[in-house]
Amino acid sequence: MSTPEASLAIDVRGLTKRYGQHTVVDQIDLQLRPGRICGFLGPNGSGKTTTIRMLCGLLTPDAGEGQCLGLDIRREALAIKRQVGYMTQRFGLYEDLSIRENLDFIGRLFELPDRKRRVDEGLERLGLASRQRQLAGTLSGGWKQRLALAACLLHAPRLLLLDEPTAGVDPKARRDFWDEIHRLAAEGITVLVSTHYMDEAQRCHELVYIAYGKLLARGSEREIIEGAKLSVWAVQSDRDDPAALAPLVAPLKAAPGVQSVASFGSALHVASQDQAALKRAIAPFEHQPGLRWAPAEASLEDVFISLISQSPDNFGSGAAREKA
Ligand SMILES: Nc1ncnc2c1ncn2[C@@H]1O[C@H](COP(=O)(O)OP(=O)(O)OP(=O)(O)O)[C@@H](O)[C@H]1O
Repeated sequence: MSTPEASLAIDVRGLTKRYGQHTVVDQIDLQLRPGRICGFLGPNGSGKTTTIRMLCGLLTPDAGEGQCLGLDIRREALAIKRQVGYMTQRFGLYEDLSIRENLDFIGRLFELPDRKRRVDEGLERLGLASRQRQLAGTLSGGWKQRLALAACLLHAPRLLLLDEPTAGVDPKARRDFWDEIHRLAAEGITVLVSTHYMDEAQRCHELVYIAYGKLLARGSEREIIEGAKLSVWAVQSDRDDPAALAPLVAPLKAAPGVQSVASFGSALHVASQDQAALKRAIAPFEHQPGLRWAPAEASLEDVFISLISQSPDNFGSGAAREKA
């Protein structure tokens, strides 16, 4: 009888990668059920790309084990690559080939039977048919991204690993992209997608947040926010003048117990897990004329910023990072 674990699309434990002295991915556990969309978040250099590359067999872990699509990430890397669609951060297709020629080339690489039909379907699915003769190098960012997604779907993968697929793409193209990701998930395709955009994180079924190679939070948006137990106060200027808030930033950041101070539109959010410390931190400014203070709901961004502020930088001295 198959166990629930056997049906996981991703099931890895203790995944670790070192470069010289630095452990850039440190004991990451990741489990993901089929048809789920998991957002992979974390600051620059936190190890997202490295993790993704270990999952699809492009990098060998220094420690850790597990399976992707039921295949062993160490012994069956080639078989994993055949069933995974990996979209890299940089556009990796041929700029001097047309959209159709690029897809046809990918089809040859995978030795796909019925290549023409698959290319036609890919063009149709991503709305690329009308531009199929256009050279990839002349496409805008949003169209390049569509082509890259069509290319990584051509061999009908069961798992998509998407590394910042929407970086630099306009909001309309990003929305179309996410609609397509949800259609794919509804068809049973599993998606792990790294992003720096909070609105995209909110479109995922579940989230994983890493910093300096370590997994700091995992769960749905609600679970992560509730789990952080963060208290937040928001301050705004009566005259909607952001300059009035600027002098508060440094002293609030320096106040004991404060984990994050961040601008949200015209408001400044001050967050801490320690309610009493937070009250003490804002007390000197609470009755300052021209300022309005109110308790606020913690957002994902508040939580992520405060998580980083508590996380040691494994590339630094090991001391806690400067407060966000
Ligand atoms: N081949 C390599 N040799 C040495 N260090 C590397 C190598 N590849 C990655 N690193 C380092 O590993 C760390 C993690 O990099 P990685 O690209 O996985 O982070 P990331 O979370 O994907 O970052 P970003 O959000 O900027 O894309 C970084 O500090 C990076 O400099």
